[in-house]
Amino acid sequence: MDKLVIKKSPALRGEVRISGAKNAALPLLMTSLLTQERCRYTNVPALRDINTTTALLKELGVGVENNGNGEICLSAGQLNSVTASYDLVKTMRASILVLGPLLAKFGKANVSLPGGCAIGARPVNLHLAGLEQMGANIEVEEGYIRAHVDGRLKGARIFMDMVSVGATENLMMAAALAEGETVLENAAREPEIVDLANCLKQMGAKITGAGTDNIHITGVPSLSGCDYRVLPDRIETGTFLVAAAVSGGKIRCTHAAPETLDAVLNKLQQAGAKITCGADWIELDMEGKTPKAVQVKTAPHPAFPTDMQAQFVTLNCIAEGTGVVTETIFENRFMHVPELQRMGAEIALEANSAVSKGTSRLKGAPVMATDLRASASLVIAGLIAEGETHVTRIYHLDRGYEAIEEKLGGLGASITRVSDS
Ligand SMILES: CC(=O)N[C@H]1[C@@H](OP(=O)(O)OP(=O)(O)OC[C@H]2O[C@@H](n3ccc(=O)[nH]c3=O)[C@H](O)[C@@H]2O)O[C@H](CO)[C@@H](O)[C@@H]1O
Ligand SMILES: C=C(OP(=O)(O)O)C(=O)O
Repeated sequence: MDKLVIKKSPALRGEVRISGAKNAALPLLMTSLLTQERCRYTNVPALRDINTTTALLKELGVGVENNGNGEICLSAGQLNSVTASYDLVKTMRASILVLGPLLAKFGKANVSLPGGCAIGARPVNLHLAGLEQMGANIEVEEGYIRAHVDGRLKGARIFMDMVSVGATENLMMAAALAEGETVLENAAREPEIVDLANCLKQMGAKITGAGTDNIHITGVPSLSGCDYRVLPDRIETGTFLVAAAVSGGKIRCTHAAPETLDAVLNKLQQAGAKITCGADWIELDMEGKTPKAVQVKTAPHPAFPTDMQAQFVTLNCIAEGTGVVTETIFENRFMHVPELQRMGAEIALEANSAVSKGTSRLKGAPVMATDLRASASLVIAGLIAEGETHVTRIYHLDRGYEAIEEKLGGLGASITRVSDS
């Protein structure tokens, strides 16, 4: 199994090219199931989750061409199965996003229940309830969601009592081919939802309101193919910016989307970073200073993203002052805290908050990655810790960060991937 060996590094400096967003690309690739025509996607990041998605689509019978350089073409003219098996679903929760498209296009779907994961239980009740309101018959048996519909799904007014990114995406895709109008109330407003809506619109879907909490979709009988470029990854961008901030460095993220990062940039400014943005780049300059501790509370977009929470816990560990990071989305998303404590961080967990005393002198240690963003927080800690940090179980990191060691290395970090086997 691979691990990352990270040594205390100089302040990060230079330019890093941001990849396409994992959380935009995953639902976008699923749109191929909604059409007979070929779909071409560009700026797709080279990630384990993308490979899992193409493997899943292949298993269903979708023609997959991975042309390299971020280009993937998919053709779902003929499927040979409507079953997403446990073996793939268990490695990537976003597999649940085949449910809406399969039901809408083929009238049936069997999708393994994703099960719990490190950051929380993550149920899919909102996905199922919404599809049932659209006329689907759904049973959960032997760990599988078995869904079918006679004829087309029917448009419905669907109120979601929690804001869910995945449920909004699944229902938006299903509604694109349903009969009549669907209204999604209390919908998620994340930039990845807007990206998905833009792609569906290019395919001929009729959608208004994406990016607000009230999305209207008028179903059409069929959709065409697409040629769509994936949105830049705001979480990858934020992760590099935090890494630069804790190191006291100066970096420029290129091919980025600054308008998707307001909450994160605001916290970095409060931490003392000088931030400058162009149309597709963001520059952070700490001017050699130690960051100031910040108070962070995660919430659905446009508030502070839960996927940046762990990275800010690391920032607060070494910052001046006491910082409180409160997690409101997932019930168990502080698995990085005990690992950071092993590196000498002074953090107290109080209910759903991590209170960091700041000015911790971190020391390198063997640490274990427990989920994707927890892994990122440990990598950042390793860059500033005295000595050497070994991060194991980095398959989590490979789900969501493209060539992270090369990109950080390009900014001056000392980070190497080594194989333990
Ligand atoms: C692939 C992808 O895009 N993943 C992102 C997506 O995950 P994902 O779409 O799974 O997250 P959701 O927005 O659905 O989850 C938000 C909250 O709603 C709860 N919930 C969700 C669905 C449901 O049917 N019932 C229910 O109770 C979840 O347990 C969680 O507490 O949004 C999360 C919240 O921004 C991000 O952390 C993930 O990186
Ligand atoms: C939690 C995340 O992803 P997923 O929903 O795919 O588990 C993430 O991207 O931080």
